[in-house]
Amino acid sequence: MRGVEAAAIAAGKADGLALMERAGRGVVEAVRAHWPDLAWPFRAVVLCGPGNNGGDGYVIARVLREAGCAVEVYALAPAATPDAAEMAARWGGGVAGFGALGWEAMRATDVVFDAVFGTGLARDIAPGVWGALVMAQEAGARLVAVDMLSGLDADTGAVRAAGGFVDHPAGLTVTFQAEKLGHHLAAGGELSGPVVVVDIGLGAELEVVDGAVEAAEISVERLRKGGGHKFDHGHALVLAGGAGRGGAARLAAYGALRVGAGLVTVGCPAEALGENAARLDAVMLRVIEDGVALREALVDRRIRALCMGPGLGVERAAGMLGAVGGDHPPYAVLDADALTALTTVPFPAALRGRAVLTPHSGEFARVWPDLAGVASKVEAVRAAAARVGAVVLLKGADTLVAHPDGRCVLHSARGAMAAPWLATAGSGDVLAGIITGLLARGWSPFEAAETGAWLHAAAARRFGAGLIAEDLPEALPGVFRDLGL
Ligand SMILES: NC(=O)C1=CN([C@@H]2O[C@H](COP(=O)(O)OP(=O)(O)OC[C@H]3O[C@@H](n4cnc5c(N)ncnc54)[C@H](OP(=O)(O)O)[C@@H]3O)[C@@H](O)[C@H]2O)[C@@H](O)CC1
Ligand SMILES: Nc1ncnc2c1ncn2[C@@H]1O[C@H](COP(=O)(O)OP(=O)(O)O)[C@@H](O)[C@H]1O
Ligand SMILES: [K+]
Repeated sequence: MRGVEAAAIAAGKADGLALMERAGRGVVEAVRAHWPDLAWPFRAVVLCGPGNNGGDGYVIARVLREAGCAVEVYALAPAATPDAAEMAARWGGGVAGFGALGWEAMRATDVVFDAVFGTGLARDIAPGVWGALVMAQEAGARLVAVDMLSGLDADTGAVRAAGGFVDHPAGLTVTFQAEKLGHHLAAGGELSGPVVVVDIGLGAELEVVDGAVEAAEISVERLRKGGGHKFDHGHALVLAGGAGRGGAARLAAYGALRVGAGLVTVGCPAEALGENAARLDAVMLRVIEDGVALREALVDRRIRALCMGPGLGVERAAGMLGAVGGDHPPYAVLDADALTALTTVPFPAALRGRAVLTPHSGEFARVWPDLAGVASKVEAVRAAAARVGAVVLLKGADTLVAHPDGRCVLHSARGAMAAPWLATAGSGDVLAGIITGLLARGWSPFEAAETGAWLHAAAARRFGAGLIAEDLPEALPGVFRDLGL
């Protein structure tokens, strides 16, 4: 984003002051639109930092004053950029230091604007900064974060604050031109509150940012089932564990079938045959005792995709991983126990370029302990994908999908896209199945993972409160109807 702004300014498409004026005015307009119940004029406190985020704050103060609001400005430090200094001069009103901030002023105010730090946050903020934000919230004021809540890293969403930070989300974050990753990832996803984007006229320049992470999308046309025989839509094999452990694999199998795979087979040991037979109808069943049997099964080239992990058992998963290979390896999803097995057996070379690994954060840390501590979730998941040479989907409310070539998409289940009922046992198994089903249908691993994450959350939202994992495959037809399929 900073690159976009700089490029736009260098190209003469915008000057910094004009952008800042639009940004500050946009924040005030967003507040008006977001809180129709807020009586105007109101009492405002504007907290300004030394950089251009503070510059936005001085614009906000001036625009509010013009609207008749009573405005108090507090500056952490004097304006240190030419644009911010110019906007401070145009404000021209009183400016107090942060030392003068107190409960009395906070309790007497309706809205507090946090324009301390934005994309230029460079190190941990001092307790006096986040303390002012906490004070605003505890005093009952509406807290508006300008661009980013100060103390949140715009790229990673990590908190950069010494000694503590706010516990509650901002009432509103108003950002410019495009949402930042930091609004979705890590703590930023929890603490940004509703995020409103203001167009400040940088337009298509966004497309050119290097290394950008795009929002996950789906292709409706691609989801449509054309004509053809069931075998034209692929055969998925879901490997299951021993007796009493088949639930996870059955959930995955129904996910694969509902997303349109032509045939789905559960492969289990003989001891679990009866149990699975009693619970499966449209899904077929066969005995696959061990790795040798899996290799034999894979001679049938119509089996295009494998789901390995849900309920499989770590030891059995390790044996199965060792058996995948040959001249025509299948595509595969590695989840749950298959991921844990990767701590003892190597990732099969035959699955390079053909697999999707779907860890949650705990499994990610188990497989790649050295990457788990990397502050940027994007960098961590990209590095993991590059190491295995396969797609890695890191689950969570902020799901990231990375390709070994560096491509990365974010599926954020925040705000209007929230899907909190997905936090339920077995929902990850269904996701693994959905992705397996798409692989069976001939989708590339990256596309299958991106679309799988999208459909999974859409199914949860469509079902709504009370969702359990069994409901997810059942909710897919409704999602498809909504998409016009
Ligand atoms: N034309 C444009 O470009 C537009 C930009 N816009 C706005 O500009 C914002 C970006 O502005 P920015 O680049 O000036 O960075 P910003 O967030 O104000 O902070 C930098 C200052 O803070 C300081 N500092 C950093 N961390 C610190 C810490 N922990 N504790 C203490 N100090 C710390 C840092 O000091 P330094 O590291 O240099 O010592 C520097 O002085 C962006 O978010 C958007 O709101 C919009 O108006 C649209 C047009
Ligand atoms: N709060 C949340 N909002 C949106 N999605 C979530 C949330 N919590 C979990 N999920 C999703 O639910 C699934 C849970 O998978 P996982 O952790 O593997 O659970 P399980 O092993 O029980 O199936 C993942 O796809 C994850 O992205
Ligand atoms: K801010």
